[in-house]
Amino acid sequence: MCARNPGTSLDLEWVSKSRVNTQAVLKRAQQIQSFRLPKKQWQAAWLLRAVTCIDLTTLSGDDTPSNVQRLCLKALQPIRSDLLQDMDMHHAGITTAAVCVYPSRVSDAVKTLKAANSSLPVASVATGFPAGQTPLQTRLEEVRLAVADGAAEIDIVINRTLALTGQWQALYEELVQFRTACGNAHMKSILAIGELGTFTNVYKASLVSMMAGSDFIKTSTGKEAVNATIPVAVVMSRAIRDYYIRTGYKIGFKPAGGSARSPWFGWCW
Ligand SMILES: O=C[C@H](O)COP(=O)(O)O
Repeated sequence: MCARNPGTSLDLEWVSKSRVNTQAVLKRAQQIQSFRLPKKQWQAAWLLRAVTCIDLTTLSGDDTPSNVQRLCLKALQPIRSDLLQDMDMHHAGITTAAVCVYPSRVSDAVKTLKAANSSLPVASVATGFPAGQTPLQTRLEEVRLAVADGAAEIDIVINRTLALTGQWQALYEELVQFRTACGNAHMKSILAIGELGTFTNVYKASLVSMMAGSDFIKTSTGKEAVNATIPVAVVMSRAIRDYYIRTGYKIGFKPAGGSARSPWFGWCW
């Protein structure tokens, strides 16, 4: 288990001078899309691995304790037992990585997983998810309440107003406060890339989020018109690589974003 990212001071020069070459990103994304996928048992193995990286999620206004309970039980047994038997993987203990819910549903998930004697982490969105357009104090209190209810991961949303107006110092300071409020809970910073306008803003927001101490950077809330895309994944992965080269800390990448109407998968890598 690598050491948790403590964050760094804000390197405003690095952020300000960063520029993304769009054509190069699009070319790299096309190359990736042309890669041949593994077949047969190798494909099955990769798909099983992918399932173990999923944050199984429900984020709807009609979420109830019972559908959160069903989500948790599905997270504990995401693959049909006959399929696992056929792959001789029925003893592997395949579960998803976590479940992800709204703050008000965290206690339901924690209660269900405790009753199942499971240590599966509960992730909670917070900080005014999905828009983040609420006062800072209420966004911070939302983090604290979710952690107090047992969330082991907090998926915060960045303040896109600050990112779009180039207020990187103010964004960094907000994110540092969220990281402090998270305490031992891991912080995933949702960039909401569909609302950041340019690849350069995605790269800069990635850097600022990691400098503020994020454990993961994540593409989307699943509520924007544009969510995870391969070009954006290239940009964010390169930001993660550049941050690692500079600091030695490995940050997780979570491509996310699906229909708001049904439990969807948030991937973690
Ligand atoms: O941010 C919350 C969810 O992870 C959104 O992504 P999802 O729709 O892929 O679960």
